[in-house]
Amino acid sequence: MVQSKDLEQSKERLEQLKSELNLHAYNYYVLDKPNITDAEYDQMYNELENLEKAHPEWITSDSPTQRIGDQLLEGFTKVEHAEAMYSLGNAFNEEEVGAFIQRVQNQTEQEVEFMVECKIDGLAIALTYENGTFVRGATRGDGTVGEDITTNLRTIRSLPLKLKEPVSVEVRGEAYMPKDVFKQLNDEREETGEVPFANPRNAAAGGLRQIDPKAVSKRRLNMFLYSALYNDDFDVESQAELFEQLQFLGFRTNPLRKLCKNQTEVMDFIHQIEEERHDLPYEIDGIVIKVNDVALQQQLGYTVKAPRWAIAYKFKADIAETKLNEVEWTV
Ligand SMILES: NC(=O)c1cc2c(=O)c3cc(F)ccc3oc2nc1N
Repeated sequence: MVQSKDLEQSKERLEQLKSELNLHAYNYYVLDKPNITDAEYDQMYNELENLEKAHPEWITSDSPTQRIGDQLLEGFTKVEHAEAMYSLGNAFNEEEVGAFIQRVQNQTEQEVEFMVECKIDGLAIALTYENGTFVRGATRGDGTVGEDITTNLRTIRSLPLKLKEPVSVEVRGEAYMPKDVFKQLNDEREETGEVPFANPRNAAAGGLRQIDPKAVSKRRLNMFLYSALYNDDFDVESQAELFEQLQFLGFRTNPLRKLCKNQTEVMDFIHQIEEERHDLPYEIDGIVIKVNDVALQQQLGYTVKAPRWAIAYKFKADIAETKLNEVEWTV
């Protein structure tokens, strides 16, 4: 069918608006470096909405107008994870961190480097992309089977609906509620007499289990990605390179991380984060220490419950706070 000139121009304008708006959303939500004003963004967004209203057959799932679905979920379908989503073993003091490092170092002649990351206190999620398009998002569930929360995850503005490369990959990370959002929503709930959220983690977990994506969107959740299932389309040699690849594809990663050569550097970084964590815009419940080299990760493998190549150092103060809360609670 011969398309008239102006129809062709409308289609081109629609495609141009989609890619420009997605780029601006990436700059704003992933890099936290907006380069246009909200007014300019809204103006372009409205133009796109009008074009899509006039030509609904041109609407694609990666359009910025498709983030908040209007169907209510009837329930959550189950998703069997391609690879198990393990939990981390815990270390509660420096000696246990040392024992972990020693165990790993005993497995290889090579000098082992460790990637040390903040342990975001949120909800583990798995995101699947096919040829660069976001197709499914799931919770960890019991580690083997999770829940399909695709429509809810689409409302997280830093989640790329389309990657910068047409890669097929599953990535994993943590969805969380920023501290300022938690405070704001709880202030609102106090005013309307609703029960306030106990903590950002519960608010995020409850947020992602809503049946109405509009309600999910109001929780203004965010996420950091920190893991991926390796395949022919996506393969890296280290955790450090993984972060570079994730960033290259358009994912949001936590820059507060450090590649450490030994236990001293690991503990120094842990103490630094332990000091400054109350000033961070998100809650963390510890630090994750990972073998940086992927081949060594695979050599070390997993126990029934947890990876042998990573461990979570839990902050002491949290335990004390928990004890304190318990005492307060009983009294
Ligand atoms: N909450 C987190 O910020 C966080 C959590 C995990 C994991 O749960 C985790 C679980 C594994 F089996 C392996 C690596 C992991 O790495 C992780 N890295 C992180 N930064």
